Amino acid sequence: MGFEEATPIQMQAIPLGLNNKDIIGQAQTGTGKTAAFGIPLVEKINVHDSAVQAIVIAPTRELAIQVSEELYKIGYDKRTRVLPIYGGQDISRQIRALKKPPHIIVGTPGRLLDHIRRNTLRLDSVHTVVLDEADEMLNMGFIDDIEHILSNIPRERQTLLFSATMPGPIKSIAERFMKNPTHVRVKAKEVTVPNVQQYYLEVPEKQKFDVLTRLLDLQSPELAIVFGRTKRRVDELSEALNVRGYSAEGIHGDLSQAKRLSVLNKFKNGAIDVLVATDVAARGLDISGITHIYNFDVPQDPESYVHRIGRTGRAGKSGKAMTFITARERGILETIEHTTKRKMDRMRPPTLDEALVGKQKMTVEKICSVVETENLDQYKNFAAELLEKYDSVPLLAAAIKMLTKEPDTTPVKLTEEPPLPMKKEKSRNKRKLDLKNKRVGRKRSFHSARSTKGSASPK
Ligand SMILES: Nc1ncnc2c1ncn2[C@@H]1O[C@H](COP(=O)(O)OP(=O)(O)OP(=O)(O)O)[C@@H](O)[C@H]1O
Ligand SMILES: [Mg+2]
Repeated sequence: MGFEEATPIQMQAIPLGLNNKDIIGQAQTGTGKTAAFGIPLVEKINVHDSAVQAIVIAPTRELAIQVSEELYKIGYDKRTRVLPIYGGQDISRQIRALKKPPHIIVGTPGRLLDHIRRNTLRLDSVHTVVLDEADEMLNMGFIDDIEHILSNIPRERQTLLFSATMPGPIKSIAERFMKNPTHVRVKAKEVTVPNVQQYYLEVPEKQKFDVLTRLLDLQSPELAIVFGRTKRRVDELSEALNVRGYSAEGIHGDLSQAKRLSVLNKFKNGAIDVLVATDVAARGLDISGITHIYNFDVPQDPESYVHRIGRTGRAGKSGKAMTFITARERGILETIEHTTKRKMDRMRPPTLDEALVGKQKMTVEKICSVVETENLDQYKNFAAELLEKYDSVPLLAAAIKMLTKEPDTTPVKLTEEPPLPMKKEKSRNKRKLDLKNKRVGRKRSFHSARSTKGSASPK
């Protein structure tokens, strides 16, 4: 796979994994947690036994697919059979595939349960269970499903939990399902990776979109993700970006699975530059070339922040994350900074002129690369003629002007999102939330209603 040395989490977790220890593995985003559980997992598979021996559970369909691809690569030489099983895919096809049991299944909770109930998935030979994005999997939305799945897996098993974040209350829930787990924690001062530069911009709700497009013009990301709070927000934002001439598409849980996958593939291939997403794309996705993350709406909780910005700055690369907050959301910024133990730098929203300069720089870069790399012989006669008539500076300025796509200010329509509830609103919601927390023992620093989260649910 081209890896030269193990990452710190791999160095610590692989030997424990091979020793059949239960592990809670916590390390920053993009530091190779998949192989940290994947390598010992594959090592323990007996390829001569045609039975499902390991289950990996992931919170979203796209992540299940990605993890299964990575495990397939790790187990390739050993001929390990790996099958992803997720909602939105034809179930009869999955049932047929399960007739010849794969060694490892990577699935989303709902669809796994579906197969368990239909008796199309036998788990009695399973010796290893992994919860990728474990804190998300043991959160309110998934806990019942996970408990149900685990109750169908032999008790004599190894349980591995991995995530970049592991809030204390969730860790306590996790320990209920494990035997003497070792908490492997890579010693990092900060929860987020140091190679992601983090900024916040204070922007009134009504100006957010203009600020976003100016930033896109100024920073000209290779690939960028814009995170919005709700599905409607994502739809409106991607439409508005297209109106202004950006190649953007949205991804969220209400789209068909075929559409979700095609949007993600277009983004990976660079056919679109901007992916607009709910938190469905916040966790685990490993796409190279993502240089910029824009939190158009401030994340609902600090964990979501950590994972969203972790889509850039992976495997040692660098990245930038910009988080928009309205004046009323300042408290949320502090909560995030408190959790990540890192201050974000304040960034002043760029002006229209600065956006124009950004666009001009892009043109200049293109001209330079053409001068350096292309054969211009057929163009030189005209160039010489023009230079007899005009000075070189106005001539080049005209060419730059014509090649520069000036910032577009076409008005767009976005439905306003109310600021995230804090303080007063919080106490109003508190009782409801407390009841939920009691059930799962989860304390949140501020309210997060799953229904508005854009839903990371695979269902
Ligand atoms: N030892 C290694 N050397 C170099 N690259 C590696 C190594 N291990 C993993 N990688 C690569 O690093 C990238 C990030 O890995 P991975 O997706 O497993 O991160 P992660 O820790 O699970 O992140 P997240 O918390 O976002 O899920 C992948 O492209 C992976 O192939
Ligand atoms: Mg991961």
